[in-house]
Order: sequence, then C-alpha cells, then structure tokens
Amino acid sequence: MEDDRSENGIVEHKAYARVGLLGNPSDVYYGRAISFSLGNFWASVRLEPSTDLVIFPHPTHDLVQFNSLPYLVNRLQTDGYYGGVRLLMAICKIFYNYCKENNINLHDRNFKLSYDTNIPRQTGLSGSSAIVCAALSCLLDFYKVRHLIKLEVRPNLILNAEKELGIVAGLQDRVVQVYGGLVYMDFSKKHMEELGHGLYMPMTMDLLPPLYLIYAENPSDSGKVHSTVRQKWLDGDKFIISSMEEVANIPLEGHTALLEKDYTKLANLMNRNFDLRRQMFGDDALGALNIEMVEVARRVGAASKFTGSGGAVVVFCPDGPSQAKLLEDACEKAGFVFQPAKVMPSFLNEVDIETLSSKLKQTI
Ligand SMILES: Nc1ncnc2c1ncn2[C@@H]1O[C@H](COP(=O)(O)OP(=O)(O)O)[C@@H](O)[C@H]1O
Ligand SMILES: O=C(O)[C@H]1O[C@H](OP(=O)(O)O)[C@H](O)[C@@H](O)[C@@H]1O
Ligand SMILES: [Mg+2]
Repeated sequence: MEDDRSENGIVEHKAYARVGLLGNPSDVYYGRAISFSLGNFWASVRLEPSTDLVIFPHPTHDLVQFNSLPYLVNRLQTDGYYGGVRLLMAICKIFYNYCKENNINLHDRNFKLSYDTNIPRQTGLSGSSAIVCAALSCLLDFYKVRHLIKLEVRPNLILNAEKELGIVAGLQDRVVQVYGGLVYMDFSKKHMEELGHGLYMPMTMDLLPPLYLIYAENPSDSGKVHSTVRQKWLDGDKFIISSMEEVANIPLEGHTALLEKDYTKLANLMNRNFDLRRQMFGDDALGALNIEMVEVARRVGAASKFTGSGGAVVVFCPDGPSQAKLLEDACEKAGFVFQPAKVMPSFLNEVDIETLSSKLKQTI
C-alpha cells in the first residue's frame, strides 16, 4: 500500500495488483511463492472522518441500478453478484475483532469509506485483496495503530477478511501487497504453526528480467476455481498432495536461479509451474481462454504461467525484444491485452519496518 494524502483527517491509500511469479497456488497449501507487486494496476481506498459510519458502493463495481432486465442478467453473468462493498465491510469486522482480542484501544469516532480500482476484475491479479489491503492501511492510520499491528500479521488480516466471505485464497497476494517489491515467501507448516504466519524475505527487484503481462476480459472466480482442488487436498488425495509439493519446490530453485540470473532455469520453472497447475486443476476449471493465453506465449517460445488463479498470464521472453514483439502481434490477433509488467518497489515506512521482529528486520 502507499500513503497518498492525509489532510482534514482524510486518509487515502493505494494497494497494487500482484504477479505470482513462481510457486502459486502452493501458498494455499503450506508451500512457497515468489511474487512481485505490479505497478500497472492498483486499488485505492479513501477514509473520511464522519458522524455516521458509511461504506459507499462503487458507482460501477457495485451496480444496483440497471437499464433493463437483460442488462442486469448479463452483468450478473459476467461479473457475478458482488463488488467491493462486502470486502470493505469484512476488513472492518476483522480489524475491529483483532484489535479487541489484542487489547488495542480504538477511539470511537466514525468514518466514511469509499474505493476505486483499475485492476481488471477477477483476473487473478488480486483485485480483491488490493481493495482489502488499501482499506486496512486506512484503518491503521485513522485509528493510529500502525505501530501496533505487525507487518507480518497484516496479510493474515487481509486474508481473514476474504475467508470471512467464503473466498478460498492464500497469503501470497496479501504478503506482496503489504510489503511491495519482489518477495520470497515460505509458508511451511512449521512456520505457519509456530509463528502464525510465513517467512517473508524481500529480494532485490533488479534480479528480475523484463516480464510481460497478458490478460483478457474474462472474469473468473478464484474461490470457485480453488474449491475442488482444496477439497481433494483436504481429503488426502495423493496426486494433489505430491503435485502441490512439487509446485512448492519451484520457488526454492527459483530463488537460486534469480540470484544467479539463470534465466533459462527461470523459464523452465515458470513453464513447469503452469504444467503442474494444469494437471491438478484440469482444463475445465482453468478455462479454454486462460489456457490459450499461456499457449499463445509458448508458441513464440516464451515461458508463461498464470499470475494468480486465472485471467492473466506472466510471460518471460528468453530471446528478448524481438520475441516480445512477435508475442505482442500474436496477442493482438487473439484479442488479448499485452503489456510490459512494471514492478512496483516497496513503499514501507519506518513505522511499518519497526513493527517487524528484529530477526525479520534484517531481511528488509
Ligand atoms: N475490480 C473489482 N471491483 C470490485 N470488487 C471486486 C473486484 N475484483 C474482485 N472484487 C470482489 O472480490 C471478490 C473475489 O474476487 P477474486 O475472484 O479473488 O478476484 P481477483 O483475482 O481479482 O482477486 C469478488 O467476488 C468481488 O466481491
Ligand atoms: O491460484 C493462485 O495462483 C492464487 O489464487 C488466488 O489469487 P487470485 O488473484 O484471486 O486469483 C489466491 O488468493 C492466491 O493465494 C493463489 O496463489
Ligand atoms: Mg482474489
């Protein structure tokens, strides 16, 4: 998140989209991930002191007025029933309960919350958690409790807000949205149980080669995509468990590959990551259009995988700009949006960093 303004008690924060570069979706299953904050898109939340507590619906994302019945039905079929209001309400509840349980006193003044976002909706770029992350940041400042809620705990609060709504999701999005930049994350059961969160290690952004993004107007519900595999994993399905372990090992190798700038290895790992997802989830759950986005890149010899659960793809072109140009043309023909991925640096302030336990501070 990013601090934008603070006048007349008004607080505004941004949180950026994110790219799961390696390891997702093993973050949902005690795995590992390497992800980066994506500067191309962001959500912003504005908090204004007020007499009543008001959560404003977004004029387009929370539509309740329609031109006609067919328009309403079409809208529900493409975007689903929900917008961001439920996300804002859920983070208010989770934040309040967390403070209460941890004896963090909150003043009794009220506020109005409103949000905006340019993150393509439900495309696996973490549009949902960006809204929640920016809202949490506003609450931290409004109640002046930023120094009391540890950085490594914040992703849990953001995830809990979505869990509260029944959205199956993991921590990698929320971690990178809180930390910014490029982050290596280890969600091993041992760390999760002992610390209540994973180990998060920021990495230098210069380690990344130029990367590209492909996406399509093709909303997919990450909760729905995840639920079958999650159930199989909980039921002890051997194939899912062993494949997920393989996915979890990819960031371990990827970490070394990035440090050594071994981009041939990076390309292989990205491709392997997607192939494993495809075997576990199956083509029906992933969706033909999403698979085609991965394949359009592979046809020009690029490496590609989903950024999240589907809707957008991250691409590495080992042969450089000429290959990227070929891909750009192929995307245009296929009707996909193609753009260079902008890595957003970390924008943590001193108060945020101070909240880290001393061992973790060394990694920032
Ligand atoms: N752009 C958006 N505007 C408003 N609400 C959104 C948006 N994107 C997601 N949401 C909300 O978050 C929920 C979960 O979205 P999700 O499938 O996780 O998408 P994403 O991949 O963008 O995170 C949606 O059902 C909706 O309530
Ligand atoms: O499946 C994935 O890679 C990710 O899916 C969710 O992210 P989303 O942007 O909503 O698709 C989930 O929250 C992540 O934890 C998964 O890694
Ligand atoms: Mg999401």
